[in-house]
Amino acid sequence: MSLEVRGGGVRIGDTVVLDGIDLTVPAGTVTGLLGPNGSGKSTLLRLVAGVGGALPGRVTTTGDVRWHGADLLAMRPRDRARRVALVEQDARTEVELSVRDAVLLGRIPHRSRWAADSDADRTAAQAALDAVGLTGLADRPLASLSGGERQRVHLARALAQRPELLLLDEPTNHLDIQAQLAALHLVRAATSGGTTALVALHDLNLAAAYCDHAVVLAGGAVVAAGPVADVLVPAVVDAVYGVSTTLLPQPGTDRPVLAFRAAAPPDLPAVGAWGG
Ligand SMILES: Nc1ncnc2c1ncn2[C@@H]1O[C@H](COP(=O)(O)OP(=O)(O)OP(=O)(O)O)[C@@H](O)[C@H]1O
Repeated sequence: MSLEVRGGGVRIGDTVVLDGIDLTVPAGTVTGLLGPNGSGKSTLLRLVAGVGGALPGRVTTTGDVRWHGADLLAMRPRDRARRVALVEQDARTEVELSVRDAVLLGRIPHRSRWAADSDADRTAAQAALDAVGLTGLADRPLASLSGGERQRVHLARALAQRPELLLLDEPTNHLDIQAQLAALHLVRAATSGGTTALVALHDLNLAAAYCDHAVVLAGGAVVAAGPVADVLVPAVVDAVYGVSTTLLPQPGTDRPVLAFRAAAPPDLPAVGAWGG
């Protein structure tokens, strides 16, 4: 029981963005999707969500994406949306919506066509608004929210969808530190309720603190995968990010903190070269 990607590939025009992606995300885990800028994290999330072909440009996708053995990419979009929620980086909507209506959008896959919101939909939306701490802003226009507040709305919409598989692209973007921890705590809580989460993250310390497993991409390929304690080690992090990493113990938890230094600091300019 898991998400399985076999031979996943995306080519945009002449550029190979993802190639030969094989990965397994065990059911009920929070799995971090890590890797430097441009390594293919967002593209992989879109491929898994079945919207890989909707990128701008001439896109070719290949590979097999299975959720509990069922072919996700062959599913009708509505059936897929009952199982899978994707929150993209800096997700925007052009439509004038209140915060509550934006969260209620997450219920659409569960409703019969043209049906109005049910009590169950409104209850799920309210629970999601409460969970992300946005109840006080429920009637505000979405467009009037700050970046961090909007980010919480998108997370609430995905939670209201009650997906089996939650795909999040940088869900802590724009969030202050307390809100970052709260957002990942919510993702963990969702997995306790049976959801599986694949979460693209730049902050390796958040990954170390909240993920069970990690998959590391570099140059559009998987370069490491497994339990987070095996993946977030200096040998892997240093090679992938070109830094020098030290693992430090953190009181009260068996999860370490990662400290980074530039691997090769640039030479200081010669005396006098600063114009003195
Ligand atoms: N429409 C496109 N046309 C051409 N190249 C693209 C297109 N979309 C993405 N790419 C390229 O694909 C590569 C992977 O992009 P992607 O957004 O998946 O990376 P990422 O790991 O999510 O990056 P970041 O951490 O910076 O968000 C990048 O080099 C990007 O420039």
